[in-house]
Amino acid sequence: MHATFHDLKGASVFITGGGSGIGAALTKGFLEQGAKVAFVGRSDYADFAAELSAATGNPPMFLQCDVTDTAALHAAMDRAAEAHGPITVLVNNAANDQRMDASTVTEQMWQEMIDVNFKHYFFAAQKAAQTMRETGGSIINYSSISYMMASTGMAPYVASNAGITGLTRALAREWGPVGIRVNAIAPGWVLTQKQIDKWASKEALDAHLARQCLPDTIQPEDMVGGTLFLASAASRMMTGQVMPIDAGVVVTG
Ligand SMILES: NC(=O)c1ccc[n+]([C@@H]2O[C@H](COP(=O)([O-])OP(=O)(O)OC[C@H]3O[C@@H](n4cnc5c(N)ncnc54)[C@H](O)[C@@H]3O)[C@@H](O)[C@H]2O)c1
Ligand SMILES: O=C(O)[C@H](O)[C@@H](O)[C@H](O)[C@H](O)CO
Repeated sequence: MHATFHDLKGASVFITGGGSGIGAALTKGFLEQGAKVAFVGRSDYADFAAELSAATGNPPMFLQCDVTDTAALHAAMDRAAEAHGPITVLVNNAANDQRMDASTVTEQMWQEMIDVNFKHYFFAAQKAAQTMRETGGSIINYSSISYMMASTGMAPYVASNAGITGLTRALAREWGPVGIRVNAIAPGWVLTQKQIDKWASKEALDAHLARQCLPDTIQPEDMVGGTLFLASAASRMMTGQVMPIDAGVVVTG
């Protein structure tokens, strides 16, 4: 059960990649606060939206959209704002941590990885800021501890995660004067179904858990409290920060 942040009731929240993994936990978490939530995903998450509506009594708005198509992303944000009012909380979460040997990365692969892991963070923020500069707002960018750990086998993804933190600081400074806060969350290894299915072998997981201060695995729901905190006025004077939620990974260990 999460804490209640009273100012999130009725807030217009937009989440990218809110239909699965961490994003799905975030969508549910904001709905449970009574927020008006719109989320985008590339696949069809209409059934998930209907499930959440039944579970929380607070229907989310699902908009199918590829976030690498900036015009489509902006159109989805317009539709969300028409239905829910100007977006005051933006969670940039959609990403793809596809594995690849750095020596095999072509220019096309590089561009696709930067597009899905980085480009849309900026253009969603830029769009949201158009109205947040009137209403105030909070932008939360999902990065990763991957760049702190120097993770291998996903160089363009890791570079994007580092870039997201630079972008977070740049926008926090540029837009602080107009009342927009911008922070990042850097999760550790979060055991979404996709991670379990694709990457979390026993050996890899044991090695990772040995580096955590807290020996438990991290669940998608463990990302919700920190995200709600950054969205709400509870973090009113916090901006430009990167908040790890990683069970205390010893980065140089
Ligand atoms: N799971 C982890 O261990 C972990 C660790 C560190 C950081 N993160 C970060 O957390 C965030 C969420 O990760 P996750 O593990 O839940 O990922 P996930 O792959 O399970 O979910 C990502 C979501 O983004 C959506 N998405 C992907 N490409 C899209 C596109 N082009 N257009 C629209 N939607 C698209 C997918 O449909 C999916 O719903 C990401 O920013 C990721 O970098 C995750
Ligand atoms: O975003 C990331 O960093 C990756 O998606 C995860 O797989 C883990 O953090 C890493 O692999 C743990 O070793």
